[in-house]
Amino acid sequence: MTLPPSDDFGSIPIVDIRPLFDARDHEGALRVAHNIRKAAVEVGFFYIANHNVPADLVRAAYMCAKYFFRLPDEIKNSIAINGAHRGYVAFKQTVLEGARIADLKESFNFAYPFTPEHPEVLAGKPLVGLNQWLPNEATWRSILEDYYQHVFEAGQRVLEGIALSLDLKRDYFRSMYKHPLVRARLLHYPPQPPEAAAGQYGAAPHTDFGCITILWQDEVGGLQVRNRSGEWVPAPYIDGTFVVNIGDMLARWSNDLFVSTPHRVVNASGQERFSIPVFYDPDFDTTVECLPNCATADMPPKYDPIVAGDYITAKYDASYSYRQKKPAA
Ligand SMILES: O=C(O)CCC(=O)C(=O)O
Ligand SMILES: [Fe+2]
Repeated sequence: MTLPPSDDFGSIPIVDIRPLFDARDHEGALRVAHNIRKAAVEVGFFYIANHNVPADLVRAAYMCAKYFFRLPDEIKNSIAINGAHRGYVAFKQTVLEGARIADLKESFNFAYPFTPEHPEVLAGKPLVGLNQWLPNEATWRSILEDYYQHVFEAGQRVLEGIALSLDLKRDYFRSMYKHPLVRARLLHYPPQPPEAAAGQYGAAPHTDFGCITILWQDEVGGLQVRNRSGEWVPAPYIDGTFVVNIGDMLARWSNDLFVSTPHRVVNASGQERFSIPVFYDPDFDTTVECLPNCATADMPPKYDPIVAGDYITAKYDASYSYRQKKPAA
């Protein structure tokens, strides 16, 4: 039997981020930063505990997901995905780059609450626009908006940990999240039928596009993360936590110091599964170029500067049939 290289991972670490919520606990914050750095460099994935998003609110958002996906198709399709990628994406519309078969999932997408008069909206930037909510469902909407706001706050703390882990000022990323491309998604994976074709996934193997992703998942399980030996390591539900992972854009931003690790969802449980990823990306116009302290004499900056919104838009255009001219397979 060959053992994996000793630096390879067999599970996903848990980082208690509570010290990041106490401005006086500088020592604690540095400890968290150290743990985040280790996980971001070696695994690309970590759980966060003590994230300050109330358990009741998480539960309520889960119920909102269940409620929405049980509605008739006609109602879901009445708020079909718009050009700003907000609204309902039906089955068979998500074909991740490199996958042959569409993912077995449907989703509802919402994001930063822009108003029609916001300069970013008036400028017509891609992925920037108005959310679509079900009419006459004010409570459903307000729970999801509240969830978005709380996860946004948790994400700010995680970014503070990442900044400290790179010896940057704690608030280094804050000014880049004024009207951000932070996007939330309710996901519904029906049980994968036993006779499903090889290559049928809930979510085909992929890396996330952006900066970080903050994911809540239900207890059903099915998320798997690929280690460097090519083994699929389970990332099971752990009560009271979110799963955080590094996306392609942060890997690039960090000059590949941090890794964007492939992952997939295989829902072989026989039950339906729900999850809520929040793709935690900065303002459209953020310049993404090698972060301070990420280049060395041996490892000079590898990548040209890019605009965050352009980078993410290009990835979306490649992955969603509704954004392409040709119909989905
Ligand atoms: O549903 C999950 O657990 C993961 C979803 C995911 O990886 C994604 O939407 O990028
Ligand atoms: Fe993902």
